[in-house]
Amino acid sequence: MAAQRLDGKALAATMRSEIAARVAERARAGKRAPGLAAVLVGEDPASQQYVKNKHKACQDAGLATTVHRLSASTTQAELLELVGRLNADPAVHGILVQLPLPKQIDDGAIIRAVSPNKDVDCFHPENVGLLMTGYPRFYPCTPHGVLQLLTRNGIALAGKEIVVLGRSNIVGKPVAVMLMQKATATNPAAGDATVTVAHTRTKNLADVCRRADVLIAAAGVPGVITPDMVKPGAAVVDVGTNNVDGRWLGDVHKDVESVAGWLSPVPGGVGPMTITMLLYNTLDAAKQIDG
Ligand SMILES: NC(=O)C1=CN([C@@H]2O[C@H](COP(=O)(O)OP(=O)(O)OC[C@H]3O[C@@H](n4cnc5c(N)ncnc54)[C@H](OP(=O)(O)O)[C@@H]3O)[C@@H](O)[C@H]2O)C=CC1
Ligand SMILES: Nc1nc(=O)c2c([nH]1)NC[C@@H]1CN(c3ccc(C(=O)N[C@@H](CCC(=O)O)C(=O)O)cc3)C=[N+]21
Repeated sequence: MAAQRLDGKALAATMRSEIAARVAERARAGKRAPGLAAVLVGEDPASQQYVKNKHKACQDAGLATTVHRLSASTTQAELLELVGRLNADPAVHGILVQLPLPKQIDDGAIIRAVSPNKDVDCFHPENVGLLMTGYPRFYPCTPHGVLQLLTRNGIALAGKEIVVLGRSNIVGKPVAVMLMQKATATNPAAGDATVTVAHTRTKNLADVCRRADVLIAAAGVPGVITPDMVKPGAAVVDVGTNNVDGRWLGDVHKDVESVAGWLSPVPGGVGPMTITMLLYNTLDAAKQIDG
């Protein structure tokens, strides 16, 4: 039996129209449109594509969006100066500096320079700390997209065995934190699950993955999750977005389709959900800043 599809494209469309309605309501109340400033340094084609997708999604939902394109030779001081201007600009509620940055720039210094109140990626250490302690100011976009994709498809997480493959600051670590946390009124996107995090030093990776009722693949290696690593009937979320010769390939091998109970496609799975959660955070930032 083929796995049921975790259709991120369809869910993203539904949630974006909910966001657009709330943005329109704010406009009717005379409030400024939520503003997102995206900063793209250099010419990496995948980054350009993501930023283009985000820009279009913002426009479609009625957000005010600007893209700041800087050359690959931009200095750290120049980028810090731009971030400072965006921090001070009342039309900007959310700031996203697309990663990775060129090697002359220290990612950490830029992430720490973004005002925590405008940090719609939820990468600033203050916001990571708030998330970690159960009092989130923002939820990080890709992890939040993964949780929404599961729960809005009726997949309950509490008490489940969940394995996360990958431990990066952008995906693996924060998604694992959200999945394990206690759900409360002030921290609703929390899984109450039993979570294992696997990585390149994990022993018996296939055995570990096969324990999972829900498997989250965020390794960045095309096809690394093979059918022998999946418990029959498990929900498998493919975060991998690997550009191979101009095509998008996930971390999940296509044959997993016949073992999994649920599977998210690439493209059309987590990618569109990530962008949707960015819009959600930008609206949220506008509410937090402007009321
Ligand atoms: N759809 C979306 O919105 C997004 C998609 N992505 C995609 O998700 C993927 C992961 O991204 P990101 O977290 O930034 O990647 P990183 O390269 O920062 O992290 C990858 C993680 O996976 C682990 N890993 C790599 N190979 C293996 C392996 N063979 N076996 C076990 N573990 C392995 C690494 O382990 P170790 O720590 O030991 O090196 C590391 O922890 C990429 O394909 C990326 O494009 C990322 C962000 C958003
Ligand atoms: N500061 C920062 N914030 C990020 O959120 C961030 C980042 N840096 N760096 C890179 C990763 C990657 N990422 C994706 C966004 C959209 C798709 C996406 O739209 N994917 C489409 C495929 C692409 C397409 O069809 O154009 C899909 O899966 O359907 C994928 C990946 C955000 N990231």
